[in-house]
Amino acid sequence: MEENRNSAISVRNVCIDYKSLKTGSIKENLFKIKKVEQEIFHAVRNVSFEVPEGQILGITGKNGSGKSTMLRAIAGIFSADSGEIDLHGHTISLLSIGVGFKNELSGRENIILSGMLLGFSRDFIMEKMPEIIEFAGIGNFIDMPVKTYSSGMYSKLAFSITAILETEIMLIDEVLSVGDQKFKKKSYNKMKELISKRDRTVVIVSHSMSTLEDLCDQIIWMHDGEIVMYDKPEIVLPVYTDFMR
Ligand SMILES: Nc1ncnc2c1ncn2[C@@H]1O[C@H](COP(=O)(O)OP(=O)(O)OP(=O)(O)O)[C@@H](O)[C@H]1O
Repeated sequence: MEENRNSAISVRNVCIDYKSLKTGSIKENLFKIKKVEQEIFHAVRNVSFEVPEGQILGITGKNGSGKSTMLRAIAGIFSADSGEIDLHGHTISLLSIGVGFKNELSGRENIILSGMLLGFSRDFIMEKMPEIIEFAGIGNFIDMPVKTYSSGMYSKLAFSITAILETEIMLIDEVLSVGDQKFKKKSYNKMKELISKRDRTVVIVSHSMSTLEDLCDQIIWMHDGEIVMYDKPEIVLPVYTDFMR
């Protein structure tokens, strides 16, 4: 039973704000007429959920509803302004476009760097290197700086690193929706294979109803930083689809 499984991720009453300085008009700035005010945007508001080990959780919601912010907080890139996030000692990796690669370094060098940032030894990464390169399937580009990559190639490499250097928790931000059809299918199948082993906890942020329906055990629908619904895909997705129509 799901209730008896250990928790992989506990999110309790989490709030995350973005703080920026309110800019006045050029005249106001020039003559310092107005005091600089801080603008606060509440991106995640009092969010709580629990992901048991081996569960696949999907997060969906319209643009700007706080999904990526939540994911980055789970990954430890942002800290919550209030509330708690507990990973119960599990290793975690975040797969997201534009996060994690050093543009000047080659694909091969980025594999080593990413692997080490994930906490794997150099020997282990070198052992897995051929498998990662083979899965990414980007040919000679593997020895070119990643700044020369297309976004599809970039995500192929990112996906391959995370899929082959397995961490206990894998966070995926919309990556399955990029890349060409062939890679999309390959990464989708790899995800399914990883999921079927049931030893990995996955959180997927996606706008694709078919991905969410096919892969996930539970769905969170976020809206304006809050959870609107949190239930099985067959309960949440029809209501969400209706809402978005
Ligand atoms: N660095 C930032 N500074 C200020 N506001 C931000 C910043 N990053 C995001 N936001 C705002 O926070 C809100 C949540 O953003 P977030 O990226 O988490 O949404 P999302 O649900 O992932 O959106 P999408 O579906 O478009 O990826 C948005 O309104 C966004 O404008």
